[in-house]
Amino acid sequence: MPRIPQKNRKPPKTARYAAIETLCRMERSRSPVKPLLEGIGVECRVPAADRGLAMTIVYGVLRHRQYLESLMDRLCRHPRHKFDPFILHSLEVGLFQLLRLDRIPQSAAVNETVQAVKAAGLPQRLQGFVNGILRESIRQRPTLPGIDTDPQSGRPWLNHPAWLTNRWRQRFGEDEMRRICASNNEEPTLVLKINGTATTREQYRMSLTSAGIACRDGLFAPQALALPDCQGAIPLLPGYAAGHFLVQDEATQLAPLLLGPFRPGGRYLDACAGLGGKTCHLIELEHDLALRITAIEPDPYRYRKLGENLQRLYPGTGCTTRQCTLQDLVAAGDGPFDGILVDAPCSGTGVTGRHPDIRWNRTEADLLRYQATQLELLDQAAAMTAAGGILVYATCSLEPEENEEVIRLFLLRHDQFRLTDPEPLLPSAAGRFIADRCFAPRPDATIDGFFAARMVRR
Ligand SMILES: C[S@@+](CC[C@H](N)C(=O)[O-])C[C@H]1O[C@@H](n2cnc3c(N)ncnc32)[C@H](O)[C@@H]1O
Repeated sequence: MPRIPQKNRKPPKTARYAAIETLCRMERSRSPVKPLLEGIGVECRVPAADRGLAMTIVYGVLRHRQYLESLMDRLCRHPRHKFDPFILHSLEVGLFQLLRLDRIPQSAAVNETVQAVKAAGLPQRLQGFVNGILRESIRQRPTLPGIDTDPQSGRPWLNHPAWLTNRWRQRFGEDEMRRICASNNEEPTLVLKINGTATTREQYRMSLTSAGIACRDGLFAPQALALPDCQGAIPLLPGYAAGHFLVQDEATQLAPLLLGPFRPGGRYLDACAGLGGKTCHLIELEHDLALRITAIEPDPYRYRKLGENLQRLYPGTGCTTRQCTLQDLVAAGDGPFDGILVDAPCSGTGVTGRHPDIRWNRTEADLLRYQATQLELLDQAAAMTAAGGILVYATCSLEPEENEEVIRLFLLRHDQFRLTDPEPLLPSAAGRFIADRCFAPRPDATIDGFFAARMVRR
């Protein structure tokens, strides 16, 4: 619950309050920040423009956390771990604005942050403390370390937890680990998948150009457009309401291709449909091949968003959606399917650039917990795969426990399946991401980290 200090007092409708409260709730619940911020935005009736600023601040803090902590250690006499969480996150929010968001005047950054502390009902002494530290950072700014370099190592800040950087260092080496962290700490490029039933990539590119929005064709996926400078709200892009595009990284756009070659009239299942990114790809094929598509998703929030996306992009489609688990579908006796995509729940360590909350919300112990769920989902999907059918397993993780190891364990207990080379099904530019017959790009400025394996049932 948000802090509501005095009776009948409503929390303020400000971006800073929403940002600080989001960081507090994330720390308590280890939940993704996007729905948390949406919820706080509604609770506190924060205007839409301020929600955008709150998100910029929250993501910025999460991408620069170790740098901001080092500043706190320098500027405060008290140990950081003893701070009230609201004060700790107020300082992160204040310092991030002062040192990174040039468009916000210093006085506004300080005053608005202190106002949020006041509105949270914290005593005047703590309001004065936050005010003092932020003003001190302004005074000391010329001598403070820059945001880009850790003075101890003389290299860029990693801004990732040690358990993650240690395992990446061991697997990929120091330089590659640092490259991944640096890439994750940059603002990611917005990538769209163009809806081929509503427009073409060329037509949509022209609409963007006419609206003065720079874009370039994707490098790997045939329907991808990248908008490198776009920071604005997605619904304000041309053709949003008419369903001309879906936001989707290039790696995820390629995953459904692995279900090919598609059998005309065949039955296909998106077994973990989420918001429907990959279901959309199958629906586009449906127009030519009369596929029969089922998409399932148990989570109520995601299931609602799946429905909204399908309605916006493909109104009147014949796709069957069900709010249920894969286990429910198996128990109901549905199947067999000619192709099943298991885009499994995972740690998400390949997309912690796009979703910086992930790096702080996960622990190493989570990896084996995810592995158990992933194997269980694959076991269920195996039972529903038709003879000669395709089973595609995908995650947005970089960790072998959730990727290669899951495939190895699955194939050990299902000898009727074999792993096949994805290369013939992918555009040639994506061939460089194939290793050991799996599609596994590591994150950089052009693509998110991802893993996909294609198996065929004999
Ligand atoms: C990685 S996300 C899928 C993303 C989605 N394919 C997309 O492109 O937007 C994994 C999804 O699996 C769902 N899930 C979790 N347990 C499940 C189960 N037992 N059966 C089916 N789906 C499940 C989660 O709710 C989550 O939405």
